[in-house]
Order: sequence, then structure tokens, then C-alpha cells
Amino acid sequence: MTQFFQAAAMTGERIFLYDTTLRDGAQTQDVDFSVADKIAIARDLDRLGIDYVEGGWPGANPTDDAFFAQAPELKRSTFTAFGMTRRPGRSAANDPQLAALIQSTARAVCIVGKTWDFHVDVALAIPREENLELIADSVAALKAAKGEALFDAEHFFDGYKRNPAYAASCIRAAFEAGARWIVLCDTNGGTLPHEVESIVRQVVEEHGIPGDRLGIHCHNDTENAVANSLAAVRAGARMVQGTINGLGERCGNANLVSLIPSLMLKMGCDVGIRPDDLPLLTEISRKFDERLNRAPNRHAAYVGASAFAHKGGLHVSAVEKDPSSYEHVAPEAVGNRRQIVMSDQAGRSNVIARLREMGMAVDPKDERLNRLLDLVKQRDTEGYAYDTAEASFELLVRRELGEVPDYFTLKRFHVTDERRYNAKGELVVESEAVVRVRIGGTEYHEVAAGNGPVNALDTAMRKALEPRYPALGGVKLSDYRVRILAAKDGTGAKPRVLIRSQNGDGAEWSTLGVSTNIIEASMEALVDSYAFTLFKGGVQPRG
Ligand SMILES: CC(=O)SCCNC(=O)CCNC(=O)[C@H](O)C(C)(C)COP(=O)(O)OP(=O)(O)OC[C@H]1O[C@@H](n2cnc3c(N)ncnc32)[C@H](O)[C@@H]1OP(=O)(O)O
Ligand SMILES: CC(=O)C(=O)O
Repeated sequence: MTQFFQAAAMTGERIFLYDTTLRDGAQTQDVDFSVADKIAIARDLDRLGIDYVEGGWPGANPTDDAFFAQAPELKRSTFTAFGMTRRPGRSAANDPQLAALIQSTARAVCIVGKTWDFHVDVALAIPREENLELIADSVAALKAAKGEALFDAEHFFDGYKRNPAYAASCIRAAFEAGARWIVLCDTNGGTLPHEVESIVRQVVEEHGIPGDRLGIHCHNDTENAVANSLAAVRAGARMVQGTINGLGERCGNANLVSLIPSLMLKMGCDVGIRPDDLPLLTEISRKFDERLNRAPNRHAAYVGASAFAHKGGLHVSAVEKDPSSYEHVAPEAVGNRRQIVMSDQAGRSNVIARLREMGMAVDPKDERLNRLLDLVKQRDTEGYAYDTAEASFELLVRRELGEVPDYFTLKRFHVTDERRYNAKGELVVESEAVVRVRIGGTEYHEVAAGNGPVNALDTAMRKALEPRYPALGGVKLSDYRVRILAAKDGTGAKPRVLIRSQNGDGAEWSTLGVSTNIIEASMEALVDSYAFTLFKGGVQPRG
């Protein structure tokens, strides 16, 4: 019987979600959103059903000004602007920064204000009473102008630990001025879950701010931003702020991509996202990383490619009987998928599962399974990591079972590289490859130049193969990665080359090669890629 966690406590409790990817996420080092990025990300958050999308800070920089000027129309999310309380010495009506917030296209405005006495004394250098006026005036002005004002209580937990009465008086000022949400911020990210839970409980029970007016905004400096947010919800907070993939200042913010399924699937909360839309999470998380030009984290909770990848033989054996034996939720619930990994950690169950994925039904008692398992383990010790090269794995298996026709044989190859200055004094780097390939009964000898050795080899191979196998024409290399297997061997180390190929229909597959010679390893991966294309295309070998 399946043992997936059944949501128990808090069933049906409405928790509001507030995304600050476009504001706090934009404060991540190395992240620089364009207006087009912001529009696309806001649309994805709206599609998912996030309650509030904080677009940025109107008046702070040209990108945010341009974005607010052409803000996307959101169907489900409240488009929100961010800013700060009025400056000391100015009235709310005469503060240009508040004016920009009021004039913005946002439907709600969230302002940050000080709640730690130390910051009031040092950063603002004003009397503590005056800070309370800054908060109250600003919230009241925004509420009057926009209808909905939110207050981010900066450094609330640090402030509360040092001076609870003052921190509480700051949030009380915002509450009484009409803030819809008072958001308790762990700005420096140093608070631990038991402290968050206890302080939020005190705010509700001792300081009279109801949970349905309280939000939480956590930073990840102790890797507890998600845990802290869940602790705040347990203590009564009913709004959670966070970002896609945990982007944000320094170590980031609470990661909404892990928070959302934990709230929905484990704590039974209603976060305003339809269960049918929860599978969008994996797509949105990965698309977001692609947009930032960084590889999605394979090990990310819920949505990483490895989040439901089973490698250990004992795990796979049990997963084959019931996936809940080694999975805390069903991968499909969040748009992810199960993966069975082949390696030296595998058992017969891994092989059977992978063969099934390849469309091959085998009798679990088939003796050939042991032979295949020994072969995979032997190759793994030589450096062939098949867990990321599914096409080379399929060829290995099918060759072993005698199913792959003899399309061609690479008899020999030769590459020369040249680095020289031409007559104009320009640096020229060129490669030339010579290949000898047997196809049927005939040997072909081809020569090609390239801008590097792999390009020259690929071109020479295609000159020999494509006239006989036109199906290879639409295939191109889409990624090429090299990894040294034992760094201690320095330049004598064995590299593993992983090649990703793509055909005209957008289908992709990975092949690998391993050798102390990087060119030989590349050639092995290329040859597998050609053979896989022909085999999967059902091409008949040329006589
Ligand atoms: C915790 C957070 O993440 S809050 C969000 C932080 N995000 C950002 O800072 C990114 C966007 N910020 C900016 O583009 C700029 O800082 C601006 C446009 C907002 C302000 O720029 P500047 O006018 O040049 O001021 P600067 O950034 O140097 O300093 C901020 C000023 O605001 C004051 N200030 C800080 N917080 C508050 C507050 N809550 N209420 C009123 N004033 C404040 C500071 O004391 C400082 O005043 P000072 O210049 O008299 O010392
Ligand atoms: C407001 C905010 O981003 C913080 O206090 O961390």
C-alpha cells in the first residue's frame, strides 16, 4: 500500500503567497533582469497563481521604471510595488519616493521600515518616536491612495530579541495605520526556526496582531529560510514571502519552489494554487534558471532532475515494488519524474527498470541480466558514468544483446592542429582531420578542416557517413562537456566527454566517451551519437 505522506494538520487553512523575485531576487549578486525578463517571470508567477507579485521599486532605477510603465496585465496576482517609508524631515505628501509608489501602475504597495532600535539610532539617526511616525504616516498615505498597503518590518526578529517593546510598537504603528499585512522580516537571516516560531506566537498572543494580518520574509543565511517560514506559519502567520529558486540578497530568500509543495502537500494549506497547477513548478523553476543562463540545480528539492532519481540497488528494488518506499511525494504532483540511474551502485532491479524505460520487457530471471549488470559495473570503474548518458547506455545494452546493426566501423583517424600568424600578422588556429571509415564492404577516406579538432573530426566523419546515411544530416551537437576523472593525475588524467546532440525535431540525447586522450574520448562520444541516430531512426545498414 502506498505510503505517501498524507496532509494532516491545518487542512484548508488559507496561506497567501507573495513573490519578491523581481525585487529581492534582483538584489542577488550576478543577477540583472531586463524588462523582458521581468515581464516573462511575472506572467509565469501569475499562471501559477501566486497572490502577490512584487515587481520592483519604481523610481529606484530605469529598468524598474520601464517595467512599471509597461507592466503586464496579471489575471490572478496582485501586482505590487516596493519602496520605503518617507524620509525624515518630509511629510508623506511631499516625499518623492512615496509619490512614485502612488503614481505607479501597481495595485498594492509594500514599504519597508525600521523596527530594530539599533537601526533607528545608527542608520536613520532619528529619535525612536519619529520612526513610529514615519511608519504610520507612510502606511496611511499609501492605504488612502492605493487601497492596499503592506509593511515589511525590517530586522524584526533581531530587533525583537534586543528590544521587544520597541519592535512591537513599530509593527503596531503599521497595523493601526491600516496595513493589510505586517510582514516580519528576518533581514540578516540569522534567526533559527524555534526562535521564529516562538516570536511569531508572541506577536499574535501578546501583542495582539492577528495571524491573518501577519506575513513572514526570511533570508537564507543559516540555510533555514524555508524552515523559518514554515515555523512562522505553524505559529499563525498567514502570508509567506519568497522567491523562485531562493534568489535574493546574499544567500537568498526562502525558496517558494520548495515552500509551496510543503505547504500544500504536507501541511494541507490552501495557498491559492490549484492542485492541477502545482506541476507547473518544475517547468517554471527550470525555465527560470535557463533565463538566468545557469544550469538548473539537479539536487533541488521537489523539482531537481535528481529529486526522484534512484541509484542504490536496494532503493530501486523497493521502488519497483512501490515508489513510496523511497519517495516522500509522487514526482508527478510537482511536475517532476522518476528516474532509475545505472552505475556501480546498481542491482538487477536497476537494469530491469531501465530496460523497461527503453521499451524492452525482460524476464527477471533472464541470465543475461547478470551479464549486463557486470558489464555496466566494469565500465563504471573505467569512468563510463551512464547515469547522464542514456543513449550510450542504450547502445551498450543493445549491442550486448546483438540488436545494433553494423552501420559503419571507424578504422582510423588522424588530427593535426596548427597555431600560426598569417601574412597580415593575425593569429590563425586551425585543425585538420583525416578519417578512414568502412561502410559495408567499402572503405572511405575523407579529409576536413575545422575551427578545432572536434569540429574537424565531426566534419570529416559526416563527409564519409552522410552520403550513405542522409538521416545524420539534421543532427547537431548542442552541448559538449569535459570532466577530468582523477584531478591528482594533472594533465595525464583521464577525461570523460559528454556530448549532447539534437535532431531537427528538437529531440535530444547524450552520449559519452572516456580515454586518456581527449580527442579519442570525443570521437567515441560522436560515434555513439551517429549510431544512436541511425538505430532510433530504424535506418537499415548499407551493404
Ligand atoms: C532589507 C531590504 O532588502 S530593503 C530593500 C533594499 N533594496 C535596495 O536598496 C535596492 C534599491 N535601492 C536604491 O536604488 C537606492 O538605495 C535608493 C534609490 C532607494 C536610495 O538611494 P539614495 O537616495 O542614493 O540613498 P542610499 O541608498 O545611499 O541610502 C538610503 C537612505 O535611505 C535611508 N533609509 C533607509 N531605510 C529607510 C527607511 N525604511 N525609511 C526612510 N529612510 C530610510 C537611509 O538612512 C539613507 O539615508 P541617508 O542618505 O540620509 O544616509
Ligand atoms: C524587506 C526585506 O527585504 C528584508 O527585510 O529582508
